[in-house]
This record gives sequence, C-alpha cells and structure tokens, in this order.
Amino acid sequence: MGLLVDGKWQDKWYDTSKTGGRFQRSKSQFRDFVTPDGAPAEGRERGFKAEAGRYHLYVSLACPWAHRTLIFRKLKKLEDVISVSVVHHFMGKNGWTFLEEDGATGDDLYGLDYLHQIYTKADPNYSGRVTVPVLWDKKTETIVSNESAEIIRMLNTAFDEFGDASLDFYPQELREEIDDINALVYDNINNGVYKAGFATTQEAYEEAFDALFDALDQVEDRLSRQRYLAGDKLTEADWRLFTTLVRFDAVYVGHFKCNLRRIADYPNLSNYLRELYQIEGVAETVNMHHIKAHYYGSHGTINPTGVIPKGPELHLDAPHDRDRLKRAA
Ligand SMILES: N[C@@H](CCC(=O)N[C@@H](CS)C(=O)NCC(=O)O)C(=O)O
Repeated sequence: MGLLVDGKWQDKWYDTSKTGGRFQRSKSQFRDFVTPDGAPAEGRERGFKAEAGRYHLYVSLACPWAHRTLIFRKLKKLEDVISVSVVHHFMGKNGWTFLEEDGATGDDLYGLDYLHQIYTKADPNYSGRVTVPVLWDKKTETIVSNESAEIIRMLNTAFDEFGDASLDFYPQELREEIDDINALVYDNINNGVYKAGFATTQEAYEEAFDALFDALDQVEDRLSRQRYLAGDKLTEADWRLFTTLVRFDAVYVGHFKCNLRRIADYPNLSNYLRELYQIEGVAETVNMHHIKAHYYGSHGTINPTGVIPKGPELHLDAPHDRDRLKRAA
C-alpha cells in the first residue's frame, strides 16, 4: 500500500492522524470522458472518441469500485470492444501489481510490473493514490479516467454504436432519484464500510458503523415496497449498491467489523442481492477468492496474520422472491 509523490513511489498506509482516526477517500484525478464523437465533455479540454478496441480497463476483481465497470462492460455487451487486465489480489508495499498468477492476467499492454507504472506513463509527475479502476486510452497512451462512477456513465451510453444500446442504467426521467440514492449509498454504505474498517479510533468507527446500518435499514425498507432502488426499473444505483452487498457477509462483517447484522439477516436486501447476482453474466464478474484474499491478505494493520476465513456459505444461487414486486417491461 502506498502512493506516488511527484512520480516516485512511497510505501505508506492511510494517514488518519489529522482526522480523528477517520478514513478520508481522496478524489480521483483523471476525470476525462469518452464521447461518441470525441468532443471533450463539458468543462474538459481533452476529448476521447468512442472506438472499438481503443480502450482498456485495468481492474482488480477484489475491488467494489472496479467491479462496477466490469458489470457495465458485461451487461452492455462491450467485452469485444474494451479489453481488460486484472491485477493480482495482493496489494502490498508496491501497491497493485501485475504478478501473473492465481487469476491475475498481468499487464496485457506493456508487460509492466506495477500499476503505479501505468500512472507515471500517463503523467511522469503524478502525485496521489494509485487506484483501480483505470480506463486507459491505447491510442494516446494515457489515463482517461480513474473514477468508477464516471467510467460506468461512459460505458452506459458512449459506446452504444458497438454495444447494447437498448439498455440504459441512467435514464433521463430517473436521474434525480438515482442521484439522491447514490448519495445515500455512496457515503454511508459503499464508502461507509471502508470508513468503519479503516477507522483508527473507537469514535470514528462507531460513527461510520451507525451511519452504515441506518442507511442499510433505509434501503431495506425501500426494497420492501419496490423491486429496485429507483422503482421498478433496474438502474446504476442498483449496481453501485450490489458490489458492496456481495462483499458484505464474506468480508465487511468480519474484516471491517460491520457486524450489527449480515445481509443474510435482511429479508429484502438478501433476496434483492440474489436477484442481481443471478442476472445473466453477473455471477461471472464476481470472484470471491480474489475478494477474500485481497482484503484479509493485504491489510496488515487490520489483519496482521493474513489468515483468510474459510466461510461463510453464501447461497447466492438460491431462489429469490423478488418476482412478487413489479418490474418494468
Ligand atoms: N474513487 C475511486 C476509488 C477507487 C479505489 O479506492 N480503489 C481501491 C481498491 S478497492 C484502490 O485501488 N486503492 C488503492 C489505494 O488506495 O492505494 C473510484 O471509485 O474509482
């Protein structure tokens, strides 16, 4: 675990000394957009045209943020359009590596050893964290974006000439609703589990813990009345929640001490999780081995022995009861 300072790698854990033990996620720095015609997005200078074979995703199968992009690539039928490299699940003193073993692909483009070399290839003086996912442009050899929330918006529409244009996970009429849900889910659930897990004071942990379970209760209640978070249509809000839910019982309950309840204890959330998991193509994007091995193996401050729990049994393939609620045609 570390970061780049003026293009030089430094091995450092998150600094929580100035925030009362609170983990604060840094902002992603590469924020450009691929567009159908290559015109720069509003307020941006660099333009990137959607083309088949031009872009590459660097992901970790363990990471919930990268997982969003893999789900969109799969469901929007972009697997032949956007290529992927998978980093190794162990993130140690060199950060994410391209060690080619145990389901990791290595760096298919340049044969590099570390993900931080991709960042310095894009910007030799880059300072900041070296995170997945990365959307890479093979043509101009740079990072278009390292912000998953924006990458999934690009995959949702920019590549429609090449993928499945009939699927829209961010429809105009639901945008306000989706944005509101995303705010609740991002702050308290997606990032909330990290705030609980990486907290270094009791107070910071309890604050995150309470906010997390309060938000899960709200979402559970919403899902008792409607099939999906934004109503009867599956949207990006659901996929953003899904990647945290699917990791919850196996990792966040134990490793991040999010143990008031498991997802299995919530009737609606657990059935909803199974429905999403069973949508065609989705299970293939879930790699429980990488997920468990990464968290339990890489966070030496939280789990110094690196021992990985064998359980729990998850039953994600078991039947769900969501057909009792209306789904948009
Ligand atoms: N805002 C980013 C966050 C991505 C992120 O934090 N990824 C984690 C893996 S789950 C990472 O690469 N962490 C490495 C680090 O912080 O050094 C996004 O959503 O794309």
